[in-house]
Amino acid sequence: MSTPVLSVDDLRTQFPTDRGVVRAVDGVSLSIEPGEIVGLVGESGSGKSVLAESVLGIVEEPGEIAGGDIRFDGESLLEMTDEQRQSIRGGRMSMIFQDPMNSLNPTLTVGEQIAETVRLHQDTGESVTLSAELKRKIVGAAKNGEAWRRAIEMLESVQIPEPEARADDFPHQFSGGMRQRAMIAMALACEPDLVIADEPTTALDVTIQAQILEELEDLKDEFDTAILLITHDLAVVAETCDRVNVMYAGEIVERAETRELFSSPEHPYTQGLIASTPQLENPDATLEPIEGNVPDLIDIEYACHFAPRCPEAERECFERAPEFRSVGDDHEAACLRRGPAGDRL
Ligand SMILES: Nc1ncnc2c1ncn2[C@@H]1O[C@H](COP(=O)(O)OP(=O)(O)OP(=O)(O)O)[C@@H](O)[C@H]1O
Ligand code: NI
Repeated sequence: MSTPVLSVDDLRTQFPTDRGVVRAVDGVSLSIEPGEIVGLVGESGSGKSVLAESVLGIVEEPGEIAGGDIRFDGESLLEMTDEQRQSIRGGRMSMIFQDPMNSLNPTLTVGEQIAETVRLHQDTGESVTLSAELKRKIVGAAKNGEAWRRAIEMLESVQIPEPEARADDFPHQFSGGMRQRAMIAMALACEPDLVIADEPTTALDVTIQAQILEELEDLKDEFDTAILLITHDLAVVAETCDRVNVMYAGEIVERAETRELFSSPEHPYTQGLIASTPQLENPDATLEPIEGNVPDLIDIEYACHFAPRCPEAERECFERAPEFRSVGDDHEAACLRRGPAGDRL
């Protein structure tokens, strides 16, 4: 077995608030092998983004990682200095967010910001300065550099038409879909081992969304990058991911290979999610929403976080924490009412 690119072990991330401690990530374990696309799916408020922020080391104050470990290429990120983490971020590990306008610098041309990332993280022998843009305009020197060539190459590989001309555009001159492509180009420019993509296509219309997901898959193959794809959209997961983790109220409740998960979902929450999602093949089928809402993650006192919404819950579900049990090939669910006959409630 190879070393996983990412392995998260019993991670706990929490936010102290006036009303109590929000346990946004409450004992999560997951791992990603090199070159895999792993999905993280669950309703709004289940802790997906906080998990991503924990891995990236950008949890908002006063939030903190209160327990567990996160290993990247075998090394604990939590034991590293801020400096070490920073040098990994944007280089060997990069991110793509829902709104590229917030992640792109509006005052730098698209080509220049990709080139800057390359200069920062790869040893091109070119200096990194905030005034690189200015220098380039005045002297034009940076355009002959390796980093600038790399930027053009990346814009080309994410299918930006006329990449050499468009590299001189500012982010606001790009359409939404093109901005997201530029984000992807930037995220992949240093050939990272891992990309964390948090709702990367949610803001885009369906056609562009499909194109971008397809591109992400192609790029994954080209660069052998592992991707953690976070979404609340099951269709995106079904289309794109090799494996899936289903998250509910701060916990992973089920994990399996994608096809297995959709053909035989086991956890009542996953079953509920699938039943409440419109099916492409069968758009007229009646949808059955899961009743109730994700609880706010303060002081959850019952053992299975889904129990209050679960159609199958028994009293014991509120009292005894469910451990992961095997429910199929490489397929596990954390539910007392599932698993081998002898264990099942
Ligand atoms: N800075 C913060 N301070 C306090 N609570 C926070 C903070 N950030 C997130 N939370 C809480 O953590 C929980 C998980 O939020 P998170 O954004 O991770 O959910 P999500 O699964 O990404 O949802 P969505 O699909 O809407 O993006 C929520 O209850 C949220 O209110
Ligand atoms: Ni989120």
